[in-house]
Amino acid sequence: MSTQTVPAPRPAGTENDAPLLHASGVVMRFGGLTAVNNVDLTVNKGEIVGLIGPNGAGKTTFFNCLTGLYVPTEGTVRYQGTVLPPKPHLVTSAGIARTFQNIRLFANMTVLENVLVGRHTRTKEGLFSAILRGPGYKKAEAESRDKAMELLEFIGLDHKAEHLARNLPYGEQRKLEIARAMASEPGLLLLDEPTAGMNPQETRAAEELVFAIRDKGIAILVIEHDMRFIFNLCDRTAVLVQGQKIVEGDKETVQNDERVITAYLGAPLEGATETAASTEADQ
Ligand SMILES: Nc1ncnc2c1ncn2[C@@H]1O[C@H](COP(=O)(O)OP(=O)(O)OP(=O)(O)O)[C@@H](O)[C@H]1O
Repeated sequence: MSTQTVPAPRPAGTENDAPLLHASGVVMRFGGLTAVNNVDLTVNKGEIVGLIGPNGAGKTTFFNCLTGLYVPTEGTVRYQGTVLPPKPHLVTSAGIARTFQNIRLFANMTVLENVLVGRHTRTKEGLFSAILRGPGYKKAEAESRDKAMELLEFIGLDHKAEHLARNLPYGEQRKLEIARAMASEPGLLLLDEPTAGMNPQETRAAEELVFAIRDKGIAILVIEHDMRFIFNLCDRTAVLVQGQKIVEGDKETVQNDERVITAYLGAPLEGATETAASTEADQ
């Protein structure tokens, strides 16, 4: 992986002290089900923030609200102080990129082509120019290829640039998804279970990759079930349970919070603790 330092990708608004991401009062209802219930969350420049919670807690739904896939029933999402329109391509242009829980690569395209697809929000050449393949288009295309190759080098896949995405091992497909998201030059990257299905070695490598991305000036919001990954990486972690944020803080705050322990272990039945204690005393 290249350790070269690249300036933060989105200098616009750097004088602004507003958080990079500021979600406030986000509610998402599906009929009678409130999947996300009045959630506030901020991510500041340079931060890695974790979002955890049991299955069905609303984590992916919240990501979908942040990235314009869903229009929240209530609430606002601001990026660098500006309210984001709930349209995925506009959110990407504004500076937020994401990966998905289930890999969404173009299986029959090459590794390089997959990254090039991710650059489309950053290329200015229009359809007319593309059809004519004029000098402007050729220059933009060459620049895009160079940037895409830099990204592949960064994630360690440059030697496989011409391989078909579907032929990559699983862990490398996940890395390629991250490279494709980074191709849009985001200021904030949202990762939805980046280590799902990875072996422990791949998971540790993914941790290094996330730190390296942060060191490039990209803030990260990550959903994960692997607690070791979360607590190794995150400056702050928010916990969602049944759509509500119940706790947010550093590793110790989250790990020691009774509500988090209960949410993960399951609430004891009423009187169960007492019964267990008296059973032990009886023995
Ligand atoms: N499009 C939808 N229509 C109806 N209900 C939905 C929709 N998307 C999600 N839900 C429901 O919203 C709730 C939250 O789901 P979500 O996938 O956001 O949880 P999650 O925390 O990401 O879970 P997991 O960790 O298992 O991925 C669930 O009850 C789910 O069934």
